[in-house]
Amino acid sequence: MIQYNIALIGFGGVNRALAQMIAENNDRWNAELGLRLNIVAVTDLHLGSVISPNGIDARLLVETKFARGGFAQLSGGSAEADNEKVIKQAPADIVVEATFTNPVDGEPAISHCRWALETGKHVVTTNKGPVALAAPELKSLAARHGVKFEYEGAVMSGTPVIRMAQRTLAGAGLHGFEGILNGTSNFVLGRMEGGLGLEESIKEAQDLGYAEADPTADVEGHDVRLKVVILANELLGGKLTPQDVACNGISGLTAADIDAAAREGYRWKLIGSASVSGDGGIAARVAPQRLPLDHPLAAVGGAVNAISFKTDLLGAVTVTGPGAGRVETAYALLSDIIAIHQSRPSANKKEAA
Ligand SMILES: NC(=O)C1=CN([C@@H]2O[C@H](COP(=O)(O)OP(=O)(O)OC[C@H]3O[C@@H](n4cnc5c(N)ncnc54)[C@H](OP(=O)(O)O)[C@@H]3O)[C@@H](O)[C@H]2O)C=CC1
Ligand SMILES: N[C@@H](CCO)C(=O)O
Repeated sequence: MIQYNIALIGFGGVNRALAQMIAENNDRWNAELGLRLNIVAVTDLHLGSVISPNGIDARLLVETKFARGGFAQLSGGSAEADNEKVIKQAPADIVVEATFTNPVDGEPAISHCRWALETGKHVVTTNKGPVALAAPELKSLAARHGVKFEYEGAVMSGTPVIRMAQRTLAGAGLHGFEGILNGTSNFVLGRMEGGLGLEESIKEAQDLGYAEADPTADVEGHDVRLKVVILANELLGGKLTPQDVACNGISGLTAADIDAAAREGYRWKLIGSASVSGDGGIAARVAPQRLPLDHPLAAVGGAVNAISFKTDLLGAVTVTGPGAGRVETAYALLSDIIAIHQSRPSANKKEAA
C-alpha cells in the first residue's frame, strides 16, 4: 500500500467533496488500488490555512462548521491563506489545485501549480486556467522535476474525455470535435425551456454547485472557450489561446427564442467545436446553435455534457456524462491521483512482468 500525502488548495465544493470521499473510501481504495490519501495541508481564502504533517482527519474537516479564518483553531493552523508557504513547505506528495478559474490570466492558480511542481510535488487540478493558459510551461516544469501535472476534470468534470481520447482513440485520425461542454448553461437552457427566467435558473445552478464563482463565465461562453482551447491543444496538436476562439454565450437568448425553436422542432444548445482545416490550422468557436431534435446532442439535458469526436477510422465517437457537480468533479481528481499511482515505475515494472 502507498499512502499519498495531499495538500488541498481551495476548500470549496470540489475539494470538500474530495475530503468527504477520502473520509468514506480510503479502506476501499487501499483494498482495490493499493493506495490511501492523507490530507496534510489545506488552504482557503475564507478559512485560512493549516499544515499538519501527520494528517488531518478528513471527516473532521468536512463536518466542522469553520467560521472565517477558522483553520486557526486547528493545530498548525492560521487564519491567513498562506498558499505559497503551504504549497512549498507542506510535506505533500500531491497538490490538489481547486481554487477559482480565472479565464483572463489563470492566476493565482498558475502560480500555485508552478510552486508545487518546482518543489517536486505532483499537481492534480480541475482548474481550467492553468491548463488552457499555461499547459506547455507547466508540463515542462513537471517533466524537469520528475512529477506529473494531471487535469482530467478541466473538461467534462468526472467524465473521462481527455485521457480517453489520448489513449483509446490514438491512431483513429482524430480531426475535430463538437460538444456541449458547460453544465451550467445546458442546465439553464433546460430550465428556460420549462419557463424559468435566466437569473432564477443561474441561481439554481449555483446552489447545485455547477456554476463558476462568477457565473458570467458560464453563460457568456468563456468557460467553454477555455475547454475548447484545452481540447484543441491536447488532442488536435493546436497551440490555441482563448483569443483564437470566437465566443458567444447564451445570455442573449430570450424566452421567445427558446419557444420559437421548440415550436419549429429545434432546441438551443451552447456548442464548443474545433476542427483541423486543410492547411493544418485549427478553426474553433463557441456559439449557441439551434439543433434539430433528432441531433445526437439535442437530447442531452441538465448539467450533463457530451462530446462527439470526429475521426477518420470510426466516424463520430460520442461520449456523454456529468459535466459539472461537486462529487463528479472530485472524482476527476481521484482519477488523476490514480493515474499518478499507476504510472509509478514499480507499477509499470509489475505490469510488464
Ligand atoms: N464545480 C464544478 O462542477 C466544477 C468545477 N471546476 C473547477 O474546479 C475549481 C473549484 O470549483 P468549486 O469547488 O466548485 O469552486 P468553489 O468556488 O466552490 O471553491 C473554490 C474555493 O477556493 C477558494 N479560493 C479562491 N481563491 C483562492 C486562493 N487564492 N487561495 C486559496 N483559496 C482560494 C474559494 O474561497 P472563497 O469562496 O472565499 O473565494 C473557495 O472556497 C474551479 O476552478 C472550477 O472552475 C471544474 C469542473 C467542474
Ligand atoms: N461551471 C462549469 C463547471 C465545470 O467546468 C460548468 O458548469 O460546466
